[in-house]
Amino acid sequence: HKPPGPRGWPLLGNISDIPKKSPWLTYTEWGKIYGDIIYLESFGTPTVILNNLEDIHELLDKRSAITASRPRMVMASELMGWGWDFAHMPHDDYWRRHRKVFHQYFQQRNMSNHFPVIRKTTSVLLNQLSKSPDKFRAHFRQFAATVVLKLTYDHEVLSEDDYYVNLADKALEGLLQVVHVGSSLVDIFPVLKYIPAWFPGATFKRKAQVYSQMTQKLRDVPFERAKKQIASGSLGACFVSESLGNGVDDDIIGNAAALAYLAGSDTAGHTVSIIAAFALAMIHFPDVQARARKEIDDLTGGLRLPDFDDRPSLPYIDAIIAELFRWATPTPLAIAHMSQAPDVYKGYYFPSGTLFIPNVHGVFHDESRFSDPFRFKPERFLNENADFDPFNMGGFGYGRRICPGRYVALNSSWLAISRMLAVFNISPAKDENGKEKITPPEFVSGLVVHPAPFEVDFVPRSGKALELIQKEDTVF
Ligand code: HEM
Repeated sequence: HKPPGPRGWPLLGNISDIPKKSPWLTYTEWGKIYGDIIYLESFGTPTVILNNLEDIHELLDKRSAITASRPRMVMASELMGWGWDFAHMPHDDYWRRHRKVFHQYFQQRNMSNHFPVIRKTTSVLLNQLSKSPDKFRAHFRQFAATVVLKLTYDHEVLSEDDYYVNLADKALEGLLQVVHVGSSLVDIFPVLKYIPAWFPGATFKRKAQVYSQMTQKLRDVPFERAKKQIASGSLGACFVSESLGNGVDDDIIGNAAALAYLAGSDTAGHTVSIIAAFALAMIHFPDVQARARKEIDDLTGGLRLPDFDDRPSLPYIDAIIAELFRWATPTPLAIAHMSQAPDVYKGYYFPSGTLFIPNVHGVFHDESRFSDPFRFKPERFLNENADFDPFNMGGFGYGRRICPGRYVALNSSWLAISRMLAVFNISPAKDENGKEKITPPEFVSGLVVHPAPFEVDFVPRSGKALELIQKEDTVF
């Protein structure tokens, strides 16, 4: 039989019960009524919300061989040109070939090769923050974009107004409108995709045509340019140059590169969200900031910047990063998984094609696991036995689909965060009367959850700090 859940409507199922805004909060509330495993139906698709970590581990990690697929998205993948995006491909051999070539370059074992890019990009970030702290969010965006674009295509983002960065944001604008499965009629009735664009009422097709040109450009322009640069001998070491010519189809390399590119963008990328949440946490929890800075100063004497080798000596910084993922989860529902075979679990029957939605936000705010869950408390990750590692709990998703960009994300966030702490006092911005401008932390959701707009000031801590900001690496 099916798990319990809210009663739905014929055909529509429960689609009208699912709020567009912060649905994870509703899922947590439903958990109190229906239990940890909740059944819904959206347009005939059996959908299961998982509120409990043990069930998520069992179904999405241990049984990943049958739960690692994705739902068909007619509007996005088939009409708007996102078919190359392997994050949304079904679990099959074509997806596997993308994932393999991506993983080879971005895996943990290769990270030290990528450190110079992360160091140089962090150096640019510190400089920009010292000059125009009010534009911190733009600087964070440039930071995240540069790390991935440099690693992927050897493309350096020189200003906020970068062609590649803008292109990604424009193409994603379209995706944002259709990302909720079922927000387009054609996802419910796939045959509608064969309606010609001129047909009355077929505005979705005209919209799709406009956006699909952008989506295709996003996929092709940087890749074709990198290939030309290889031919002229001017492309430095990067994912594209290292992956081409090793027997993998060019197309697959181009697709995988474009997905890395997307992951570095503001709209679809999570790194910006984590670093922005860091700045937000620092102004709201000054004790945490002081403790973190002391840990760094005790190690460096304030005479140098922390570096990757220092990481094992700075456990509190790692605890801050873990707490950021928990407190400000950029992906509160990860990405939904779909099953490819029928299964039985705890007496429930899940037909093939069941959509599984893990409530990561719910798990991270479960009071029985995390005391005072809405408070930012990195200490919770220092006590052995106390809590779990958020990265094993779903901060980066599950099973065969777990985020293959997580090492880049974690290492780049780590360096940026520890170096910002080393050289800046991070404080609330002040108004003209010197009064602090500070509002309660708030988050907004799009493709990714971000902190809502807020203001913050970055002030170099000392003359020595300013020297460190100015002197660091200037070349990649
Ligand atoms: C804070 C940063 C990041 C977070 C929180 C994050 C989170 C996630 C999550 C939750 C998923 C879905 C996993 C699942 O389906 O169970 C995912 C997939 C993915 N991520 Fe990330 N990610 C981050 C950064 C990055 C970066 C920097 C890259 C690229 C360099 C990247 C590349 C990917 C790719 C390619 C997939 C699709 C994997 C697949 O479907 O096989 N991510 N990420």
